[in-house]
Amino acid sequence: MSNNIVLKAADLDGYLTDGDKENIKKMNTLYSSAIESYKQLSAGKTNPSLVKRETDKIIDLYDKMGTLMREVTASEKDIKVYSFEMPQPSHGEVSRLIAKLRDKRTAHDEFVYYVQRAFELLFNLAYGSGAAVSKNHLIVKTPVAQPVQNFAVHKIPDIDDTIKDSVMCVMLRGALLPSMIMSKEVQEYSSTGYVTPFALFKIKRDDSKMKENMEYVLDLDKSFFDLESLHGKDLIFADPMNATGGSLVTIVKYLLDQGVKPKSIKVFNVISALKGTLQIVRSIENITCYTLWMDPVLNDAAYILPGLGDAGDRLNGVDLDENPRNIIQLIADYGSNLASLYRSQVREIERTVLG
Ligand SMILES: O=P(O)(O)OC[C@H]1O[C@H](OP(=O)(O)OP(=O)(O)O)[C@H](O)[C@@H]1O
Ligand SMILES: O=c1cc[nH]c(=O)[nH]1
Repeated sequence: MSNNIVLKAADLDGYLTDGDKENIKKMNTLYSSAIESYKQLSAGKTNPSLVKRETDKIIDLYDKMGTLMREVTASEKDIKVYSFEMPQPSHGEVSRLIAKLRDKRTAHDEFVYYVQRAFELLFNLAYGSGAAVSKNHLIVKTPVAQPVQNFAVHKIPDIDDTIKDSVMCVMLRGALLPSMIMSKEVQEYSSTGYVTPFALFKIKRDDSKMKENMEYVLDLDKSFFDLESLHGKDLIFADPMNATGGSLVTIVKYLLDQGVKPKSIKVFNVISALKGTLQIVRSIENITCYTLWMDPVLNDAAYILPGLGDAGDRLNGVDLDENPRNIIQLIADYGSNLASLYRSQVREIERTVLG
């Protein structure tokens, strides 16, 4: 007998305010105009004046959508969008990084490289500069031993108290590598080298469904977690994409129904759709969503537009439905370089899975 928890799209209805719905509608209208220009661009790519005209239109529409997203999120204290929070000089770096991830020519190795950078930036957004007044000193022994052994001093924000109760909650499988990256950031900033415990949740959107009737299936038989270890903790979710918010809400609602009372919940996404972000903060209390980039809309299949496609597939490759890899096989397929980079995290995950 299956041991699945299922959330349906309709269960998410009712959380959004009338204002949210109005803003989502405005965004859909703007994006529909962009789609008209995409069609023209694809059809007339050999006509320079058409290309210039439609490109100008798209640039203008993206400016308008960006302004609307900034306005919508400005009054939402639980939504942190990198470019809306951080100073202007850092925006170009993030914009270029997202452009690389979106590009269909960016293959697996480069995709992994940019995802690693994305989560370092997200970590910094939540815990880094300005967040901590006091500093820890790193005293580093360098390889230079002439004329004597050299040591260097580096000051980093002292975030020991903020991270000491963190638990990584992994939404398998797209979020596996991002969660290892985030846990390693915690470890590197911790003055005691704290390695987060892991809680692993096998969650899947039903790809045969559309946005309106989407189902989010949490397979408890393929999940590994200890409810007790989540009580009073700072739960961290790090997933490349948040589209409708349904996968995240399914897990968090399940945990809350089981009586788990987290101290806080932080969600980190590389790209989050406006609607999905609003669905999360409207349906869960005490949660903060950090996203490197916000995308305007979803298509009928609940994919983010313009998006970057299926992040799980781009990170992990495609699994056959009838023969999906288990978590140990997924980690093995990252290869020895990544496995050794995230050695402590792999050890912790194996302990969680194998007992
Ligand atoms: O906000 P939502 O609408 O719930 O969508 C977001 C989820 O979709 C992706 O996972 P997917 O279901 O594609 O599975 P995967 O992790 O195996 O790629 C992604 O990694 C998120 O977990
Ligand atoms: O656009 C999307 C939506 C969900 N999951 C993804 O990987 N991409």
